Amino acid sequence: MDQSGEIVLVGCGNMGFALLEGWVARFGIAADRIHVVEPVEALRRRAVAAGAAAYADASELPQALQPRAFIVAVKPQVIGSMLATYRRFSATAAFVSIAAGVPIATFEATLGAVPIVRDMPNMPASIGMGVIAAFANAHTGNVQMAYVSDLLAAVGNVHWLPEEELINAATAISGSGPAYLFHFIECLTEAGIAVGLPVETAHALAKQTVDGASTLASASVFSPTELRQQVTSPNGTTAAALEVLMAEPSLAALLREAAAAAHQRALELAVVG
Ligand SMILES: NC(=O)c1ccc[n+]([C@@H]2O[C@H](COP(=O)([O-])OP(=O)(O)OC[C@H]3O[C@@H](n4cnc5c(N)ncnc54)[C@H](O)[C@@H]3O)[C@@H](O)[C@H]2O)c1
Ligand code: PRO
Repeated sequence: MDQSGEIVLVGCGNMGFALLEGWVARFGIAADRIHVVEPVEALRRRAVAAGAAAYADASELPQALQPRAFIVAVKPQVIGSMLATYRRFSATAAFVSIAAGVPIATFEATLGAVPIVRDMPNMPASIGMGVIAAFANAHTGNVQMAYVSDLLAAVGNVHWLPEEELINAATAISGSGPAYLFHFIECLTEAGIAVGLPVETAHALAKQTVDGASTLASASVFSPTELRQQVTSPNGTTAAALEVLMAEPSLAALLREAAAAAHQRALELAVVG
């Protein structure tokens, strides 16, 4: 893996910082070779505490900087107003955007025919367990592609998609997915409290159950369906619960609706970016 060169990371909020943490721990890059542009002082301090160099504004970046990767981790609504400032980096850098919805065409309109990778990571990237869906434009050469691949693979499992549009679908599943699981833990905790468990115990049981079940689903030779069946004794407690979860409106139907709403929102964000 070639970790030489420097990275500019614009926006070091929730996801930008998750990537920074992941890269510092797993990409083998010296943290001070990651240059963060972030207007919020507290977030700059957090980036500096992680070892990165941080600047309030693009104008403070070192003039001689020739980054290999330029990461766009601001909200989709900010991209239109900030891109032109960074055009000079297109001479050396592959542009990598994690912004939901914003198409590669938006970047090309300002930057021209330069390497642009649009990807959708998720929050577990901070611990090296991210899922990253990615698509590269036609101007991304083999060397840049290999570098960006390594960069993304350092923080999780990378899935290169055959069409850019599929990034919006991935956003609805793996990009937003951690929030669905966190909400599931919240709901299971509340359900535990409702059947009489102390709050702390309910929270620990819910969190550890999701953790154990998800690790088992990854490690097992059995499919999730087979594992579910193994937990479910005929006429037992799980069957009683699943009857509720599978009756209309079923959990499956709710999740389909939720993912469709996320997908639709990603399509809408294409317009504002
Ligand atoms: N949060 C996630 O789980 C997640 C997952 C995948 C992709 N994304 C994408 O990542 C991007 C950032 O999302 P987030 O959740 O980290 O949001 P966030 O608000 O936590 O972070 C965005 C950061 O950008 C900074 N910023 C605003 N204007 C700026 C500018 N001109 N220059 C530099 N920095 C600027 C803000 O101060 C903020 O800290 C979004 O486009 C989102 O779609 C987020
Ligand atoms: N967070 C971003 C959003 O909610 C994109 C996926 C996760 O828009």
